[in-house]
Amino acid sequence: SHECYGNPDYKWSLDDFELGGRLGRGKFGRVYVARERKTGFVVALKTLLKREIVKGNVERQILREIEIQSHLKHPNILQLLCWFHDGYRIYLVVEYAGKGELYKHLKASPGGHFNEHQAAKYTYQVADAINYCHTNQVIHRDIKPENLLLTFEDNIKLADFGWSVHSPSLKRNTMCGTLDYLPPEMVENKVYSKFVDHWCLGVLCYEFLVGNPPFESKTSDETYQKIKSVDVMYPETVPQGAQDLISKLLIHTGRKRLTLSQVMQHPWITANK
Ligand SMILES: CC(C)NC(=O)[C@H]1CCC[C@H]1Nc1nc(Nc2ccc(C(=O)N(C)C3CCN(C)CC3)cc2)ncc1C(F)(F)F
Repeated sequence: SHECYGNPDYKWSLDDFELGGRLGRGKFGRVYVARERKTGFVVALKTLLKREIVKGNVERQILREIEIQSHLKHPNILQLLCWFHDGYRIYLVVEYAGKGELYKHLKASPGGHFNEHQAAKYTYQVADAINYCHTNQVIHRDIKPENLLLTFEDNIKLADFGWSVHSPSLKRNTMCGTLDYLPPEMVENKVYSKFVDHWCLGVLCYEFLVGNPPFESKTSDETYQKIKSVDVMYPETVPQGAQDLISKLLIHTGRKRLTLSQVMQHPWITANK
């Protein structure tokens, strides 16, 4: 829908925005900060080159991302405000996250990992966002630090629904990027469900506290092996309470993993968020 700020019929275009600096590169094009001329509202403008989309044969994926993200409204999910296109590009008008990419903050933190309060707060907010997605029959499937942004107020925004699908799903995709977050059921190419996101939340919480994911290895075969045998080692920087939470998410059988409400109510989370 082209709906922006509630007026479904208005035809948005680039002329409605004053373009600012580049925020970086998205998957299919550049991302700019921009200001809507009438309201002065600051947004992020994701530009997608049509040529690249056609070449990558990802039209359906882009339209699914637009469809999914335009219907999700949650404080920890980056909201798609509206979209429009011209001859060359599709433009997505998205919320601007003032502090940018979470993984950069993770790498820049002392020791390369977050403190207990940050780790618990961010884990809680991601669990809340995933829980909302699942309630709306959406599996995100690509929860990792690179897909999280931080607002000026230090709150999480879950972004990039390019890999999300309606559950349950057997979608076989050549997964690009890291294998570190793949759950066993995806490594073994089995039918999987929303519980894949529970697994990823465990991997994410571990990486928040340690600075790298639990199954990271020199070769992808080694990573696969560690994932399939759930071979996790907890350094002493991982407090006991967090170990308890993570070990109840990194469980081979999906339905045995903690529910998202149990994560949000876990003693370590409530004591530290
Ligand atoms: C989750 C997804 C996979 N990731 C992305 O989409 C990435 C791809 C490109 C940027 C980001 N996308 C977004 N980024 C922001 N905010 C933002 C980003 C970067 C900085 C920052 O550190 N600089 C500008 C620095 C400032 C200093 N200079 C030197 C370097 C950049 C500050 C704020 N809001 C919304 C978006 C969104 F998502 F809507 F597009």
